Amino acid sequence: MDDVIVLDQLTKTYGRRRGLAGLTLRVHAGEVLGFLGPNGAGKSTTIRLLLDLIRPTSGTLRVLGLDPRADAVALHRRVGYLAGDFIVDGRQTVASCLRFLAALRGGIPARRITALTERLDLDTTARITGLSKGNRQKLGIVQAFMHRPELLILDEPTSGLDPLVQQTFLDLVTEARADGRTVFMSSHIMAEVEAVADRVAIIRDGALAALDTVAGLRHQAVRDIELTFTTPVTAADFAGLPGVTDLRVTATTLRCRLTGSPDALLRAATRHTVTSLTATEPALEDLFHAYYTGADSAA
Ligand SMILES: Nc1ncnc2c1ncn2[C@@H]1O[C@H](COP(=O)(O)OP(=O)(O)OP(=O)(O)O)[C@@H](O)[C@H]1O
Repeated sequence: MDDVIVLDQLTKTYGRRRGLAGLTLRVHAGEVLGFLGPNGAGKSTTIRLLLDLIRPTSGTLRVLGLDPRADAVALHRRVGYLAGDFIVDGRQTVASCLRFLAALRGGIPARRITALTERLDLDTTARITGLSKGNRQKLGIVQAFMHRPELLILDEPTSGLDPLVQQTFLDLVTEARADGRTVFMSSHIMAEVEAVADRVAIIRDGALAALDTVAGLRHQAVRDIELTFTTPVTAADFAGLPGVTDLRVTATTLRCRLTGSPDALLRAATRHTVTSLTATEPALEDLFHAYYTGADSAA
């Protein structure tokens, strides 16, 4: 199937402020793409452009094969959208709000809505004005998922949710993907993206800083390695190996940092008798920090 979201050199400026600076990105049909970046990176700007809530300064975009500018109505019918600042009329109850939104979308079986509100433990008799931030967010999630859209576009969907509800939300995402639907979700939190995303895009300063699978990102990350041998080794035995830096050898122990494949290091090691090997799993948070700040270790 064709890519569901295609962004080409998408740029948005707000007067003299930069919102997005030439973002090129494709989201494949049926995948969950986590969209990460620090505050002000341009995540919400991208999402608003996808839905034609704002218009690009330059560049092109297509969503579900449509031009959001020309086909906004057709597009909104096929998309489930949760805004970062989800706002609805506060005087109504949760139930009447959901009934209204369901009618706008051509009718949705009541049991499907109930199934979602029950799973998220959302009281449908409550008035929206009185809802906590977390309960409002639950309402936002229900309305985004309830019509089983082909594409879910979710801006910081877990903000304000407690850990239990976060997990329910992640289950909903996993089920949507199992149904063949596509999910594009922005986040600040690596751990939740890691749990559900097929790929992760990281944006910084309005442009793509990294795009890879979670496993791929982990593979690029730096590991701390410690090897011990039955007999003393020398640093010269391990000089010039690809990906190996900070090499320190003391008698029978070798310590180093490793980026990428461990193959060359292991081949060199097995010329001796190895008694133990430890490799500290890269902390993805550290890797992301490097991407966020543009540090060299992530290059
Ligand atoms: N309406 C606006 N007017 C002027 N500048 C804006 C406007 N909306 C966004 N910006 C600027 O565009 C840049 C990108 O903002 P955006 O909200 O897209 O970032 P974000 O990645 O969603 O950040 P956050 O995680 O804080 O929500 C920021 O520098 C922001 O100040």
